[in-house]
Amino acid sequence: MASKILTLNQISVKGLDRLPRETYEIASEFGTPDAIMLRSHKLKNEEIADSVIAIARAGAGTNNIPVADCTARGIPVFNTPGANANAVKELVAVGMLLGSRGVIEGIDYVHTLGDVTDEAELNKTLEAQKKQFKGSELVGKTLGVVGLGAIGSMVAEMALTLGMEVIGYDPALSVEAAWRLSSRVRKADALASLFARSDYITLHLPVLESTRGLVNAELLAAMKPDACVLNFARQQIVDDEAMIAALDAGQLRKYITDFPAPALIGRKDVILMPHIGASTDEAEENCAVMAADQLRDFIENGNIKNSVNFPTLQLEHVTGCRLAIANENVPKILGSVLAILADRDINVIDMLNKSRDEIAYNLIDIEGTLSDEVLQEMRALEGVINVRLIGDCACDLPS
Ligand SMILES: NC(=O)c1ccc[n+]([C@@H]2O[C@H](COP(=O)([O-])OP(=O)(O)OC[C@H]3O[C@@H](n4cnc5c(N)ncnc54)[C@H](O)[C@@H]3O)[C@@H](O)[C@H]2O)c1
Ligand SMILES: O=C(O)CC[C@@H](O)C(=O)O
Repeated sequence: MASKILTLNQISVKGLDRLPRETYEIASEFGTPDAIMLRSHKLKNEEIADSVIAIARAGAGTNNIPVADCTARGIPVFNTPGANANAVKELVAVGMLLGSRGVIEGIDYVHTLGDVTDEAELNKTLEAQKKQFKGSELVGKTLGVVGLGAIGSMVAEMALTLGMEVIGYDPALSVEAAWRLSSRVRKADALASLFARSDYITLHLPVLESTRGLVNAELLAAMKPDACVLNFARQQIVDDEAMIAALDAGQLRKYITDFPAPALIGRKDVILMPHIGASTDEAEENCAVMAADQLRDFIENGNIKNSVNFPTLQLEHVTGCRLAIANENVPKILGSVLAILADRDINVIDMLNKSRDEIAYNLIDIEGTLSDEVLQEMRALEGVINVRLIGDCACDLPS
């Protein structure tokens, strides 16, 4: 039977084409979908049907998904780290240049001269007025990068090639991300010191309970008065009220953000973009392809890569039946599952078990097959959240 994939945003066709139509049905409406693919759609727990076994976010941020509810329901949530990083990096370059030069003001000014028909007069006026739009160069300035993951590390590298000094702050930096980072990026031990030393500050961290309102009045007060803040991460990371007060008080020069709030609209000291950080053909394709590949590998093999709530787990599936079991991360559950198999003389060929915080996930390859009754017995074990039978099995799969 084909797996039903519910799409809640427009997903690039290049990605959807990774899901063969002989085995996947894709639509924007399904009563009982097997999986959901989405981008920025704000997904509510009630919208997730009981039939859903996985959710794939074609993008980095998963704050639009009720991840904790999904974990409790044994639903892995996937994202696509790095797949849109270059698009965001390039827009940060645009943001810094718009913040450093009178580009927007200059363009707006030229459009006010529509009534001037004489070319010589137009040129004279432009030459006389252009001093209003003078800016400064990025070379030699200091960029503070908050969050040095996929995007932050690329932004840091780009800034170095533009001749900027780069300071970074990331208390949760992964080893992999640290390897990617240029040794020329200096480490700030505290956020306040990064804010005090930087001419441009760019945010590339997720919105979490710990990062909500991170950029607050205190940090903004520590800034150089000529500095700019760039927010291509998420609105909630910046306290907008504090930002407006700081702009009013001249504590910074400009706020450049991909996340406009009503109170920011119309101000001359802000540059607002409509959440277009990842809006390039390339990023949309990369994200959709990665999301679809990860989803397919989970549906067909139970493998997990780039999940934000489940452990990474990959086990080569050669042949036969595979059990995929999600359970609470407490002792004895795996033992009880294996005892059920042993009681039926079912041989385990290969298995892998991993845990992450409160969830554990197991792939168990078995010889032969399992009846629906045995599956029900496993599902009834205390702490087992869901059990799925994958592969070449004789029995029908209850969802
Ligand atoms: N504007 C857009 O369209 C757009 C596009 C892509 C991503 N984003 C946003 O950017 C964020 C980052 O994306 P990414 O792909 O670089 O993710 P990533 O996971 O590769 O990197 C995030 C980094 O933030 C760090 N971090 C976590 N808490 C921190 C803290 N308190 N202070 C400093 N650093 C901290 C992590 O250690 C990690 O290295 C996403 O979560 C998303 O919200 C926005
Ligand atoms: O899908 C988008 O357009 C935005 C994605 C972006 O916010 C992300 O977190 O990856």
